[in-house]
Amino acid sequence: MKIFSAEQLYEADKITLEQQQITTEELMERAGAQIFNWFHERLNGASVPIRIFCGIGNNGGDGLVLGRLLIEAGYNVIVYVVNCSDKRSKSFLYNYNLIKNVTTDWPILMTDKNDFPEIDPEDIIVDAIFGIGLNRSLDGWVKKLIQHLNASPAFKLAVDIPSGLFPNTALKDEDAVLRANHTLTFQTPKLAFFLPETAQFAPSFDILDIGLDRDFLVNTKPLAQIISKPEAQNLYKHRERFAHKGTYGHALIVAGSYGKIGAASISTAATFRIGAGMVTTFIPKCGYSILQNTVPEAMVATDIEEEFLSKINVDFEPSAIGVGMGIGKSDKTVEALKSLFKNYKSPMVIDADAINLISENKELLKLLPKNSILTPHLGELQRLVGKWKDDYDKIEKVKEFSIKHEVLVVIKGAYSITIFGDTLYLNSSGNPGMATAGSGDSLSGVITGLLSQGYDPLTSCVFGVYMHGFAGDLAVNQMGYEAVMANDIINNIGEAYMMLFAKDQSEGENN
Ligand SMILES: NC(=O)C1=CN([C@@H]2O[C@H](COP(=O)(O)OP(=O)(O)OC[C@H]3O[C@@H](n4cnc5c(N)ncnc54)[C@H](O)[C@@H]3O)[C@@H](O)[C@H]2O)[C@@H](O)CC1
Ligand SMILES: Nc1ncnc2c1ncn2[C@@H]1O[C@H](COP(=O)(O)OP(=O)(O)O)[C@@H](O)[C@H]1O
Ligand SMILES: [K+]
Repeated sequence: MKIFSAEQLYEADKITLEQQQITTEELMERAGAQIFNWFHERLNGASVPIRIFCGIGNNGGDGLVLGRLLIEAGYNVIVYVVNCSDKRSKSFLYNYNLIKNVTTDWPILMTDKNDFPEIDPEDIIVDAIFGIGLNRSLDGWVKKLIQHLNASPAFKLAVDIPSGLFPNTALKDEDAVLRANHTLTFQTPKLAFFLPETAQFAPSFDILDIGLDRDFLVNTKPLAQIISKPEAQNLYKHRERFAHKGTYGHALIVAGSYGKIGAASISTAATFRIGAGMVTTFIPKCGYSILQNTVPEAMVATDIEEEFLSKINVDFEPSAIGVGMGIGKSDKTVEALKSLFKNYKSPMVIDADAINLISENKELLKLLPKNSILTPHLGELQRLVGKWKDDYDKIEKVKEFSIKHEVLVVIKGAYSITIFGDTLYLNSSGNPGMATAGSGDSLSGVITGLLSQGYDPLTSCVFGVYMHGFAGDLAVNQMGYEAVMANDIINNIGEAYMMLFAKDQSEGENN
């Protein structure tokens, strides 16, 4: 699914009106009717008070349509107009007149904080104050109104986007945003719903299809693409009947140092589970027995050093390389990385301490093989690209990095983002149970294993991040959030493949 910017949505709106020969008011009626249906299905005529707060633009217009339809259906509705400006939109005014035809309880005009109503915890609050047209942070009494609503335990439903939140630019005042319990968003979700600083304001949402022009939606390059099950299904490659282990490559995992050989075991196991044909794991000598015991399927090659990596040397050409998990930051390891980057042409996943070493030794940046995949968590990312002002600045910095060094970057976390040049993919699978040591090592193994099987670097990232999260969701369903360990994610990769094409509801939160 695509995420569009506010500007693109206004463009889609305009094209829709032309193509479908409808008026703005007709489109607004569709939007309001969709919200009404959502309510009606759930409330089924219940008499709970519904307090609809309408702004003076088209978001307010949506609120007025909803109010009219609810009143006509016999609901207990109180409509407020948050009258912060005289610049009422044409469609707002149109619907303001219409609502007067269905009730003698005209909308209550609010002009300052003396007009704030008392709200019972059982009431329902509908936020139709501002939508995607917000052009500056809310202030004055409107900000106070938002805080008044936030202070109430009543259920808060936002129309299109919580008021005060910008759909695709940075938030400046987090005390001036409605904390919605649920959001009904039109046509496509907004980027702000997925980013760490702003997702808290829209913790759950439904997308309402208001029939915007299909051609525009299909042919326009979006701000970002959300990867859910249908997209992942399209990326999966079927196995060949006459395949043999060589068909799926011989991957090389370069990992581990004294006390961190587990990182090598975890990555190696994940590389196998996702489907690599063969894996050789290159580790310091001290890890030899551990690796052979924990992943007997792997071949093991060792460094001349006992406790860290100093010179990476294998006698085959790897189909893919995953490097960095638990390697530590010894000076000799920097040299080992330099010669690895110079001498090996295999597609590469660069993770953990390999990323930290690149940050500390910028000369390594110039040697990064083209189309390599870097998989930093936020700490590693900050060392790599420097501090960012906000989530959007972070994305811009990573895009620049990706373009300059011709690499792909996976920013790990909730809704991991894969950035390839100026293209963004947001992952929908995964859950907080995956915030556990070794979870990242298993991801680098997964991506390496996909590269090894011949998936291209972009597909390996996007599909790999999805499958890793999906396996984590299945693990959580078996044992709950707290108990999941990295090996549980790996042990569910097989189930994730099997469930990929199954019609089943057992996967996690946002697939
Ligand atoms: N194509 C679409 O996506 C559709 C959008 N519709 C609705 O239209 C909304 C957008 O409507 P508008 O463009 O009228 O914008 P809004 O309703 O979000 O904002 C209204 C007005 O508020 C003013 N304003 C902005 N920031 C302010 C601030 N901090 N303090 C005071 N005033 C401020 C702006 O000048 C703007 O005219 C969407 O969010 C959605 O709810 C729907 O009616 C149907 C179609
Ligand atoms: N709250 C969360 N929601 C979804 N995925 C998560 C969450 N927390 C962690 N993950 C995933 O788990 C992995 C953690 O990686 P990382 O921080 O490198 O762990 P480690 O270094 O311990 O191996 C990433 O793939 C990340 O996307
Ligand atoms: K709103």
